[in-house]
Amino acid sequence: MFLKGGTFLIKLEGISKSFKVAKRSTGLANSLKALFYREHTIVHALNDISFSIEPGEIVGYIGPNGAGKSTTIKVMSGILVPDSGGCTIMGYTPWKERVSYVKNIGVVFGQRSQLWWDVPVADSFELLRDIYKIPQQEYKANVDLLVETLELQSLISTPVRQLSLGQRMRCEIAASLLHSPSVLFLDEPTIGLDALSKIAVRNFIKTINKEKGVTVILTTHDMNDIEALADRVILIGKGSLLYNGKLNELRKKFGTNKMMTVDYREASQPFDIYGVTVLSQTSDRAVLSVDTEKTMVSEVISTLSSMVEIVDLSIDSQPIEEIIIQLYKEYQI
Ligand SMILES: Nc1ncnc2c1ncn2[C@@H]1O[C@H](COP(=O)(O)OP(=O)(O)OP(=O)(O)O)[C@@H](O)[C@H]1O
Repeated sequence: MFLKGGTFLIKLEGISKSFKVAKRSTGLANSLKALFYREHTIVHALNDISFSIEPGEIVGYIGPNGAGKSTTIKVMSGILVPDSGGCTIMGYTPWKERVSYVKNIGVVFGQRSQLWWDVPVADSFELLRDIYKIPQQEYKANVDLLVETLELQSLISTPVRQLSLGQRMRCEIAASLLHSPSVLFLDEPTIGLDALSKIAVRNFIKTINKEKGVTVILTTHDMNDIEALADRVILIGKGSLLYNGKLNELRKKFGTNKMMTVDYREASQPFDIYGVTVLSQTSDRAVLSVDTEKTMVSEVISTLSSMVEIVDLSIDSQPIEEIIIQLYKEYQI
């Protein structure tokens, strides 16, 4: 239903985008001066961003606040025109051929609604059917499938303003897929959702990607979203691309620490072991971060054994969340 035959590719080449922002004045004198003369600063939201995405990929587009993620999504969905650089998505230049282009993409901005606030969800869907000129048969099949898989049965006749955030988000995602797009841009689709709703949204994204071949570009601050969904991550900071690669490679390259949780009979002194950071320590349990570039896990275990009577021990990889925080620190973003 969703894949329109043939292959497509997303390609951004040297995209830059700046915003001219008026400086805010404080004080009466400055405010009066600002009526006649406004000072401006330039915000460089995107600097020379290039990447490409193959059909069927789920790509996590990540970075701290203000990094330029939403700006990139807006450029890719044709809402913003970049200052320079090229962008080709399924053969279209998004901001040039908007009317025909948007029939091929779905966009969800977690912070903004594309549904009409005061009318039932079903009416919004009908309006979207008219806007996108979706053939009746295709529309019905899509609505039936989306209502079933996103469990919208009890929501569809409710006005949007009466829905909870999680309920509305499920309807937003359905709305973005009514016209069978091949590419889906999701800008923080799980923001503010409870754990159960997050899982429902993640599962649905996985399903449309696997079963319908929809290519998904996802921005999120939730690393669990990334771990659950993304094959590849693109990391940006201060408008520049910093990493573009498989999640596994990111983990291999930067996730050199292991988390060790040790239970023991009793420890009287704090652990001071080379290459080990003590994250927490009580009289019977410690959580340690082992830098495997400085020491081996086996060495740490043997040192610990000489210090305490170990009862239990578990070793985990460094959570992706921490790797990302470490990267933000390394890149000073
Ligand atoms: N319309 C605009 N006018 C002026 N500045 C803007 C505009 N849109 C974005 N910016 C600026 O561009 C930079 C990138 O913003 P963007 O919204 O793309 O970041 P983001 O990575 O999506 O951040 P967040 O995670 O906080 O949503 C920021 O410094 C922001 O203030």
